[in-house]
Amino acid sequence: MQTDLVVPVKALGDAKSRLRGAVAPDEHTRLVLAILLDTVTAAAQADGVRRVLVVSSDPTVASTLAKAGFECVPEGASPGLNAAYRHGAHLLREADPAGRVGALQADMPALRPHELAAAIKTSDGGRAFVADRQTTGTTLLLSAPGEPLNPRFGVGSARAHAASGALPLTDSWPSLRCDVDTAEDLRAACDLGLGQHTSALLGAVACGPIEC
Ligand SMILES: Nc1nc2c(ncn2[C@@H]2O[C@H](COP(=O)(O)OP(=O)(O)OP(=O)(O)O)[C@@H](O)[C@H]2O)c(=O)[nH]1
Ligand SMILES: C=C(OP(=O)(O)O)C(=O)O
Repeated sequence: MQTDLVVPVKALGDAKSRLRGAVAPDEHTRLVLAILLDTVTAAAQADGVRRVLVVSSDPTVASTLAKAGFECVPEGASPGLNAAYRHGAHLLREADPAGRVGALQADMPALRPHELAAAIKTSDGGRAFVADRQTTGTTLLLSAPGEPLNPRFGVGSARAHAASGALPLTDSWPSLRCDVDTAEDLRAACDLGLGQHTSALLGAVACGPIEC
């Protein structure tokens, strides 16, 4: 059973506001895009992943992804993060009604394909999720085949996903738990080893609190 993943990204002007200051202000957008590219590159390389569908209405996100060979569709009629996940899942299900869909956060620049593959394998086709390294958020949510994604991302989403019947996957998988919201998170991702886009960017620009 292959898994199709939805990856939502909001408008770049608003994106990763808590990460502002990690690099010079005029490099912030490039940092967000580099983190996204490292995340989707790793996700697409994971065994068990068939499609990676980004949902974003930002034209720069769309053109950057198209140049790199990734799929991106605009958001649907309803605003917000969970609506974007539902919209992507709906499109993936139209293509394969019995398929398995997953929700992956867009901000995991240290993601290792083998850790994502291991989580998918460990879930054994059941509704499941992986919490972030702080244990309160969610980096990956997997539906059961043909079942709704039912995303409950936002503050306290790990608890909400558990309450929705998703099995917490508890193996270590540090790169799969390392979403980057703050400069401290980016430091943790640096320690794990950044993907090539983020690594190249941080090597080339003036950093604030981050020195990799
Ligand atoms: N398509 C889409 N993606 C969203 C939306 N809201 C959030 N996201 C994405 O979902 C992920 C988590 O979102 P947030 O934690 O709310 O925002 P963030 O940009 O990561 O960081 P902050 O600005 O610091 O809150 C990020 O990849 C966002 O780009 C939305 O309304 N539409
Ligand atoms: C929206 C979430 O993530 P974050 O705010 O950490 O990006 C979440 O973990 O549900």
